[in-house]
Amino acid sequence: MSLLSVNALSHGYFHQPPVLNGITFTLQAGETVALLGRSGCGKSTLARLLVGLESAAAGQIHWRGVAISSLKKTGRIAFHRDIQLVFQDAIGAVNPRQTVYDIIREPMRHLLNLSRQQQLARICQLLRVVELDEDVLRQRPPQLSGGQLQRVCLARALVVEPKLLILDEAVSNLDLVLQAGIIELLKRLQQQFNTTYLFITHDLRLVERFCQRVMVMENGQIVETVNVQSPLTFRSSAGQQLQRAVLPPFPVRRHTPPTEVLTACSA
Ligand SMILES: Nc1ncnc2c1ncn2[C@@H]1O[C@H](COP(=O)(O)OP(=O)(O)OP(=O)(O)O)[C@@H](O)[C@H]1O
Ligand code: NI
Repeated sequence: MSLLSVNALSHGYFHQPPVLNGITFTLQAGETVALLGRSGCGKSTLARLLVGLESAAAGQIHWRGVAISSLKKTGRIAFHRDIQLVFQDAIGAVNPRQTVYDIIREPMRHLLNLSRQQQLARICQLLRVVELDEDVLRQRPPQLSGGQLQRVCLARALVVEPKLLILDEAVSNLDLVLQAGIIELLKRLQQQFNTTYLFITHDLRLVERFCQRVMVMENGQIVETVNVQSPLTFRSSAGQQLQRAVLPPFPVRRHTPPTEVLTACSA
């Protein structure tokens, strides 16, 4: 049985044309799958539907074979613990008046039965992992840099040990050293807990490094799913367009002065 199965999901906003139009895919436990698509194609909307923040206009989402629309109280708590989303917009995803301690602790309070001491131990362990100092626990979001806040959100999502973690552009704001560190951490967690990742990104370099499968979205549908190999090859025009847009590496320049300089020197 698939961990997550999405069937003919459609959704729109007000009187606009549908943003999602018959999305169908499955995720298996322990997979890392990338979701690619042009800006505005509906990736974040899909992410919000998957975690149950919005209800789809049509279609079904099954979590371990059970329709999420049919979950009762305890099933719903387990579902919210098991699927976590790191939002694209970190500032909009936190309460600016809460301390970092309260922000990271919040999901544990609702979803896990741990003592305060156990909660603090988990929080401190995760702070080390995302390379944040314990001093940040007393600070509030406006006092943090964008990258620090993104790591707070990552810690908040990981603190309940989710089975599926949806990362919506969740590392794009981090410097490359931190990015690499977080990717290594996510891979370690995957080995230990068989965690599944849905990785929403525009960064094909990270996709090659981190993901096993890629889904390409266009016009509200998944138009192509490919296994990651080097180099990534797409059949769909949407996939090829994204790939063509990747800048080639800088050419290595030899430091030969222009001919006119050489001529001037030898004169
Ligand atoms: N709350 C909302 N109300 C109205 N329209 C919305 C809302 N959220 C998203 N949209 C619209 O839905 C479409 C898809 O937006 P979405 O944020 O899902 O795209 P995306 O693929 O995540 O884009 P990006 O790569 O830029 O993050 C856009 O046209 C957007 O304007
Ligand atoms: Ni988005």
